Amino acid sequence: MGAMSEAAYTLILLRHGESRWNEKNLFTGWVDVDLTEKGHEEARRAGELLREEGLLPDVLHTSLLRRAITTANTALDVADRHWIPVHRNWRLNERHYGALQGLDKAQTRDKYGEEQFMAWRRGFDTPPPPIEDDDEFSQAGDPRYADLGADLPRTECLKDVVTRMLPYWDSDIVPDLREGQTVLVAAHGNSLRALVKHLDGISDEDIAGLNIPTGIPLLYELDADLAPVTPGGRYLDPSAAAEAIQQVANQGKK
Ligand SMILES: O=C(O)[C@@H](CO)OP(=O)(O)O
Repeated sequence: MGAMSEAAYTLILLRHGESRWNEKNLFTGWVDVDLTEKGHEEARRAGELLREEGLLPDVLHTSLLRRAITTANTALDVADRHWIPVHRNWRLNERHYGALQGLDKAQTRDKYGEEQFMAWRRGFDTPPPPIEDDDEFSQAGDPRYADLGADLPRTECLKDVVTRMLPYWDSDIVPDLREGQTVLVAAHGNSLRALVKHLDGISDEDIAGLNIPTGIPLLYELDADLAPVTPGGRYLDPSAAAEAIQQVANQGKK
């Protein structure tokens, strides 16, 4: 047997707390919805968990979406780490859900059937139909994405998220880890699925079965090669995570 790999770097992943559209069971993607009161509470609890475990982030990376930004702000405030440097980047945004943004998940499942619904939700390379620029839930013209120009996504599958997220991982997050900083990444169900797929080397097929709960810090200790010491990492509240993972998996079912 080879020697156990040793923890060299500390990475904490945090999906935002429950959002208003999580609560209503709507496809969200890049629509910038706020947290519910439950979501704010989850963020506070996340901060308590970090503090209790002595996992104190030195640097934060977030998406450009309010639900991730607010979750991180609250969690860091509770952990007394509100002062650390912050980097925000669209590459950590949720998967763009295309023309499904704003639609009810259960109604979409009823209309198109379980197979199509799950292909859009969890298929690795099945993007939903693109959103029109004049759709009320389009991001065309949003100043925060002005730099993207014509590259602004109109829809994405998970494969597209991996492709746009990994350059940011390599260029901005890995250097912070290599400096020995404890890194907090506050992001989204599908952008974090893309990152976990990369970290754990999960296949295109198996990633369909992986769901990330809202608001529970997921600790990855990484070895010198950035491989997880414990595959899948460790949720700081494992029993709450197990229950919440099941809820995400069942979304759209009655
Ligand atoms: O609607 C969304 O943007 C995501 C996350 O809430 O949903 P799903 O888990 O269905 O991919």
